[in-house]
Amino acid sequence: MRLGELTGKGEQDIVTGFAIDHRKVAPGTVFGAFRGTRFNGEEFIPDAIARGAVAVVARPEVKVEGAAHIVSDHPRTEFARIAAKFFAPFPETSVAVTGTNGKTSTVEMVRQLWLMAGHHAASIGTLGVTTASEMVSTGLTTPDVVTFLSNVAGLAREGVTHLAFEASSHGLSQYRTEGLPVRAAAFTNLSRDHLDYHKDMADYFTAKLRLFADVLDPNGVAVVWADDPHSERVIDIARMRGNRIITVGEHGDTIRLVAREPTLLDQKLTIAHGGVEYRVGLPLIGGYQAANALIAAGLVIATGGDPAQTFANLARLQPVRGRLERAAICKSGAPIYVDYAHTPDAIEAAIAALKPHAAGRLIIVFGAGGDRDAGKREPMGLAACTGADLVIVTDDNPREEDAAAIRRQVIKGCPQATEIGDRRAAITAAVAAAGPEDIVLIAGKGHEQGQIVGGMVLPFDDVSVAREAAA
Ligand SMILES: CC(=O)N[C@H]1[C@@H](OP(=O)(O)OP(=O)(O)OC[C@H]2O[C@@H](n3ccc(=O)[nH]c3=O)[C@H](O)[C@@H]2O)O[C@H](CO)[C@@H](O)[C@@H]1O[C@H](C)C(=O)N[C@@H](C)C(=O)N[C@H](CCC(=O)O)C(=O)O
Ligand SMILES: Nc1ncnc2c1ncn2[C@@H]1O[C@H](COP(=O)(O)OP(=O)(O)OP(=O)(O)O)[C@@H](O)[C@H]1O
Ligand SMILES: N[C@H](CCC[C@H](N)C(=O)O)C(=O)O
Ligand SMILES: [Mg+2]
Repeated sequence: MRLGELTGKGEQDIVTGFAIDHRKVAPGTVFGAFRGTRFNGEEFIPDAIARGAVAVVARPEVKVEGAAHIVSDHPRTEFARIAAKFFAPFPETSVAVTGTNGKTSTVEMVRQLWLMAGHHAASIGTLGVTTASEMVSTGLTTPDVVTFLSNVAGLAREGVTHLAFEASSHGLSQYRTEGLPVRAAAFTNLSRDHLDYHKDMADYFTAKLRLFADVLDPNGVAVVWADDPHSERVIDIARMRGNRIITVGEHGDTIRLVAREPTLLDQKLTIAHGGVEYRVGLPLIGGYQAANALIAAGLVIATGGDPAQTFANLARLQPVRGRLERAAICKSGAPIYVDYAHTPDAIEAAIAALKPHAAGRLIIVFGAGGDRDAGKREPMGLAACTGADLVIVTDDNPREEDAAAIRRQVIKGCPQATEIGDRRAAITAAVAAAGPEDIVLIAGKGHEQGQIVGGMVLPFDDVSVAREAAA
């Protein structure tokens, strides 16, 4: 492709690819020079050109010599716009999910529902790029814009027609998912997380709202979980832009959760939609999983899915890896669940999901991540203390921080917690303590396969360790 086809200015240089990291520039690359949190990408422009960049997308005041300067006051948006032209075509139906918790679960459920309806579907998010045949990790929930657009185009080439992706707040604030038409966007909820990166809750929420204010197609559909106090803002934005709105939840107008009856291994949902009442057996436990399943159904219906078929298919949803995953049964008979709860709200939701199933005590093992929002640690401790009967505080990816100091901050919210830094020992202690009527919840790592300590990733899988401890 010629540069002029992308810029409309007639340059004849051949474009071979796009990069936002100068180390990935090869001859023919268009380089995006962005100012970030750690580096100023503009400083790498001469290096990028020396490596063969044919054009640089950068602010007008920046000096670009020896390559075309694609000028923009918002280089990230302009870069995404041009890159999308280069990488297109994309799957004809793409939907996005944002919210503090529930993104991974929802996109995975959308993918499954589409598959059941006979579509060639994929999802992109924390679990990686997932298709019917494989799951490939990208390392981030929302990959950088070049990885994202090239992956999405690659999926289209493989025949994927339907894509559901997670839009994290980092991804939205860094314009990682621009450039492709988003037919429907969902909002799951908002609660505390990532205040190391966002300056406050308002700033965090604003980043998420970008999905509705800027990214969603002008004639796309907003699917909103109505039982969250923040939903009104999302609805206002969608209303202002003239988007069709599907509200979901007990307070939902479009898809109303009329009743939810937990049974031992699943739950029965009564759903009202379009004047019809549906009764569905959802093979997953917990109010939060019912919420995600209904939002997923909302996205499928928003993009043309048949409502009766979609609600009926909820009965065939497979569990999402590491989300209330039943890992093992203790010798005493107590089940052990692994869940990815790593925010105060998620800990509360995971405990609420399991509480009705425990005749005895709920035992929780969890920790908080290093180099992440420190202010959520004490509230995580408090949420565990409030909901669980026995709390064991352990390590969860201390990264470059002092693990003991992180544990102390968590324990501030739960002074009666038992502290066992070594995660394997903590899980073993929880399993040993569990009586026949109890439930063990191991929270925070879900599907993760490693414990990040310093710069090292030590192999660690909560599910395997739970199985060893129970054996
Ligand atoms: C805080 C954060 O999100 N940082 C990400 C982001 O950084 P940034 O835009 O601030 O960039 P920067 O590192 O300051 O660099 C500025 C620019 O210079 C470029 N550069 C930099 C160095 C160099 O030698 N050459 C060069 O060209 C960079 O590519 C970048 O374009 O852009 C980088 C390039 O795409 C990402 O690798 C990096 O993710 C880091 C590794 C990260 O840990 N991010 C996590 C926190 C994250 O994004 N998490 C979210 C949410 C998780 C969830 O709750 O689900 C996610 O979507 O995964
Ligand atoms: N709708 C929900 N409401 C409250 N809590 C939820 C909801 N969905 C999921 N959770 C909690 O959050 C955890 C993470 O869920 P999931 O991975 O789907 O969220 P996510 O938004 O993708 O998270 P991340 O920010 O890490 O990508 C779950 O294991 C559960 O504890
Ligand atoms: N996407 C989240 C995952 C956190 C998972 C938890 N295990 C931790 O390391 O804190 C983050 O990067 O903040
Ligand atoms: Mg996720």
